[in-house]
Amino acid sequence: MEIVKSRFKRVCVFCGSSSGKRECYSDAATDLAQELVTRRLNLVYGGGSIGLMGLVSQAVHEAGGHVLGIIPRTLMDKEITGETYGEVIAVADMHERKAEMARHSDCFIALPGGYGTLEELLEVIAWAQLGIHDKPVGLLNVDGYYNYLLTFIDKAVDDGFIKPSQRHIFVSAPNAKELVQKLEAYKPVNDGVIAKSRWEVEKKVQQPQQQQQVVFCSNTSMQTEIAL
Ligand SMILES: CC(C)=CCNc1ncnc2c1ncn2[C@@H]1O[C@H](COP(=O)(O)O)[C@@H](O)[C@H]1O
Repeated sequence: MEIVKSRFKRVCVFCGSSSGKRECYSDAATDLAQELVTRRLNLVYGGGSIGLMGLVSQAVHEAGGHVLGIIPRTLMDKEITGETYGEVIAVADMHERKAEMARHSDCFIALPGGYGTLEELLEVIAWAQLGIHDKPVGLLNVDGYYNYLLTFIDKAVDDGFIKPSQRHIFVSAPNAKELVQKLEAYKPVNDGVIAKSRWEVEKKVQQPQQQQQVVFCSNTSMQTEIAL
């Protein structure tokens, strides 16, 4: 197998907990896994073995790549999400999952998916816009799946809700090879954003107090973490 050197070590993949109705989506998940393995990139994902999440993680794991699944305890039940391949980190809730997925990754890729994928994708884009991180974000636009989203983003730029300079805060491509090449070449857009170091200083100041304020309680169906 040909090995391609990469500037990244760990790639976070957001994708559907369903496989979609067309074969092109499963094929794209398998191609992306192959691309990650070729570049010796570790996979970080949301855990479990359902939908495209299962396909990518299984393919990376079976090809000898490292897989880290980060999953809220409530979703760990195998009947909900199935087995996770590779290493697993159990977290309290969806917020902690996203923060941990971001912390363990050097860049982000979104495959096709539904609300969960869109939310995760838009959050890392919004965080980049605010300067919370400067890690590249890529959209795998399989067979035009995200064309409407890209058109919508252009509309938001035209109507003055997204700065033109921020339009290219993320990259997109129709296949995994092209997308990873774009991510490798990506240079962060530094357009008047708040310096990353300022977010980090603020977090360090806040953390000791917040940890004391977190209590755990449970209601009938789930564990809830409440920050007072
Ligand atoms: C009870 C139920 C609906 C379970 C679905 N099971 C799930 N298991 C693991 N991660 C998930 C699940 N649903 C959403 N996610 C998160 O949201 C994304 C997928 O959501 P979606 O299928 O695109 O919207 C994933 O990247 C994952 O991090």
